[in-house]
Amino acid sequence: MIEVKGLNQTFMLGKKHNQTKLQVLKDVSFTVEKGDIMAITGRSGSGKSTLLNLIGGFMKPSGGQIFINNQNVSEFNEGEFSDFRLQHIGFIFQNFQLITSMTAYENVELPLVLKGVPETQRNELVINTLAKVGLADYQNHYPSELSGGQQQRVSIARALIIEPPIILADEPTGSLDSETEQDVLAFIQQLNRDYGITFLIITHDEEVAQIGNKQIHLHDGKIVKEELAR
Ligand SMILES: Nc1ncnc2c1ncn2[C@@H]1O[C@H](COP(=O)(O)OP(=O)(O)OP(=O)(O)O)[C@@H](O)[C@H]1O
Repeated sequence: MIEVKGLNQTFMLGKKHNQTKLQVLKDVSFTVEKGDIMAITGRSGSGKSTLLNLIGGFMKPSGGQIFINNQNVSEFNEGEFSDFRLQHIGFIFQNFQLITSMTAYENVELPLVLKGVPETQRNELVINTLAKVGLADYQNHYPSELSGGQQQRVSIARALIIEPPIILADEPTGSLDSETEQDVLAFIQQLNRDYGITFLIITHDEEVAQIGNKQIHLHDGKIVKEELAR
């Protein structure tokens, strides 16, 4: 489902006349099958977010290729990737990235608006998706009126609403207390089981990584360990 082949990422640092090159990913290759939960672990600065940003199409790789559903997405231009994301990829972030001036309902509705789904069809989808994450009674709450765990559920609903085959999650429980973390992890596993959604989860937390059936460990931009965790 996702095939990463010989991925390299280099950043140029400093001013034009005095630039240094920083290689953040070095020949990274791995495969994610449909229905996998893949945990990507590694210390701060090891290249985890860069890898997820490349797979999510937020930047172009310096070298190598990424195939999603047999399409070479590394060749997509920005517009093509935006369309592709709206069909195939949901995102969950550590700090939720909800729009503070929008209610839970409006945040979850947003991907449908971007996709051009008519208003008459949006209402039922939003209500059903909020119910799926256990927030049917919270649709009119603004993010500031919700707990961290509830905000993460809104962001999961926003990811789910397009029914994506893939969800990319960057430290999804990083801002949550341990009890809420367990709830969110159980929910991710449930979504994986019930809907076959493939997850790529970045974490520096070994406990979070344990929900993965696959794990890769990055060190200085290289895969140093690949494991089947269960
Ligand atoms: N746009 C950029 N320009 C220059 N350097 C960058 C850029 N993005 C990331 N880096 C550098 O790449 C390296 C890897 O960063 P990255 O965010 O991928 O690591 P990470 O493993 O996700 O770390 P953390 O766990 O702290 O989020 C770091 O040294 C960082 O400074």
